[in-house]
Amino acid sequence: MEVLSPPIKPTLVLRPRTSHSDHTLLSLRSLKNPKSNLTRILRNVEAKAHIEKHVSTAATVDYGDPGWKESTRRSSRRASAFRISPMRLENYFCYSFSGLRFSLYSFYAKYGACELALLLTPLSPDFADGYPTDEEWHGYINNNDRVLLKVIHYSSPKSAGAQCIDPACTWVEQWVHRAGPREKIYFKPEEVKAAIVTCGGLCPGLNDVIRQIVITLEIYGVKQIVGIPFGYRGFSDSSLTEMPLSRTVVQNIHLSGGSLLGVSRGGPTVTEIVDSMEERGINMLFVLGGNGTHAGANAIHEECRKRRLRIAVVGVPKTIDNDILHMDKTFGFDTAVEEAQRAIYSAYIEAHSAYRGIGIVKLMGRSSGFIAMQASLASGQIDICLIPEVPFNLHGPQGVLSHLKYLLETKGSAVVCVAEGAGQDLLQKTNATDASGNIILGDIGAHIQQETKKFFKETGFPADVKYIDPTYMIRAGRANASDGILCTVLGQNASLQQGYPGNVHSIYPMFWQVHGAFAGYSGITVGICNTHYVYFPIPEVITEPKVVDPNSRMWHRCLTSTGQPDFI
Ligand SMILES: Nc1ncnc2c1ncn2[C@@H]1O[C@H](COP(=O)(O)OP(=O)(O)O)[C@@H](O)[C@H]1O
Ligand SMILES: O=P(O)(O)OC[C@H]1O[C@](O)(COP(=O)(O)O)[C@@H](O)[C@@H]1O
Ligand SMILES: [Mg+2]
Repeated sequence: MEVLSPPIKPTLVLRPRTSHSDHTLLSLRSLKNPKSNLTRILRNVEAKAHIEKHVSTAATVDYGDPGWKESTRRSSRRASAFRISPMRLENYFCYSFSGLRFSLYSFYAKYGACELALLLTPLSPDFADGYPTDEEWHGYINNNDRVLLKVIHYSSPKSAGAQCIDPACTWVEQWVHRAGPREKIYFKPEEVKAAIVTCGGLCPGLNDVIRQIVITLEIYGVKQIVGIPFGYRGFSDSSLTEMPLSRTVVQNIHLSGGSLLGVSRGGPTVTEIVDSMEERGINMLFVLGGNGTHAGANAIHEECRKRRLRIAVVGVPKTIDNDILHMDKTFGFDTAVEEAQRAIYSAYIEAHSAYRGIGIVKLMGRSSGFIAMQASLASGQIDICLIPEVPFNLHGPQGVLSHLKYLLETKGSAVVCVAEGAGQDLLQKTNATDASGNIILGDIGAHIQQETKKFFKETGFPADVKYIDPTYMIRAGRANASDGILCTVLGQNASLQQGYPGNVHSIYPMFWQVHGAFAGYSGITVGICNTHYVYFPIPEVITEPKVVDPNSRMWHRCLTSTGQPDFI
């Protein structure tokens, strides 16, 4: 398989704001003191002063494109100092300034993912004595490593769960960037002020991710790390002060559920948040939250770009509902499924021990029934699983209640698992929303309980109905081992460095690499895709909630396990 094939659907591929090892656009050969000169260049570039446009070679080029090389060579006396980016460049400008030559390019601007970037990487021949390549260590991710987004080639649209773009189910390769440590870093760690914020509802594992981000940042050498209290609200509420974070502070926080920093819904506008970040001097923001939080994170990233701020905004998807697109799962989901087993088991014991007992368990899942489906499958004790994606009737010959009667007659007891977002069409609409604008759902579990009691009373067929709502108990717990690992890896990848701490330290003081990982990316989020860790551009994962496909094998497996009919 061709690993580096260009994506057919380019919007699905992350574009770094700057690039690193393969982009060499400045010869530092003539610099006596590269560090101070670089600082000066940066300052001047930012001020846009004295920049004389020297060459403008507009071309869309690929690595090794001879045309690009040729035009660059013609226009630059020091063309040999340049290597060509393997990425497509939208525009290429070469400037001369104060006798030094450096380059600016704006690429992928049309996708909104990048901005003008100053790329300064010493060429290896110039640093033959100490170029930071550790031949013995192959722990860096090559910037062009990709992971396949979809791995099944469906041969017919009728295959279970098929997602085809045309009747022939043409194979479309879609690639996403592999997450992990890059050889060169973008920020000088001592100039970083990193902030972490947790938004939305609670989710097992939040503390694990906070902890790992802090630890990884410290490994980089970052000294200023703060937590923003109570979600985005912490940026605007003057009574809330930021919390200094260090390894000592976070060492054991993963042993508790919840969030060390607190969470909230609603809060300030994006403008207010970015104003506050500027005031506080934050140049790296780690945002832990679900689809709403990520919409906010992307808006913050866009606002930073608009203001030309060198601020990296990196998301870590948090939702026990597991409703974020393209990811195998989000952290907290496994724990939720596992914790749900206890509630289902209790419901089963209650129902099974009662004369004509019915146990009803409500689980979380605003728009997606993943927790209910997986928990039902895992338990093997569920007779009826109801999810938002599959409509059902309660009443009538095909309805849930008739099936419950049948189950009591044949088995003597029954257990129902219902996702909170299921059957909302059966409830009275209020149009009420929470502070974030999410619709407040009716309690479908309580509704089914009442209707079941009424139904059996009216039919003169007594039934003992017990309703269990463990939702907040599940959400407030600490992460299980599997989620603990996921959180740790996501936290490391969000910080864009992992493993091998000595390496960063050995690179940084000697070479002060300015770009690359360590927030060369912004407006991204990290996730697990086909068992590999990857970076996604935020907009790609929040266009809609991920939902259970009623044609998928997993839902069919669930139906096989419960033995339930259609309720329509
Ligand atoms: N479209 C949006 N743009 C900007 N901020 C948003 C948007 N949607 C939600 N937010 C903010 O994100 C935070 C969390 O959103 P919420 O929907 O409550 O949780 P979650 O991120 O878990 O979905 C809230 O502070 C909310 O104000
Ligand atoms: O009571 P709250 O805080 O509004 O939380 C309820 C919601 O939290 C969730 O568990 C997760 O939602 P978020 O991902 O938006 O935080 C939903 O399933 C549920 O509807
Ligand atoms: Mg949400």
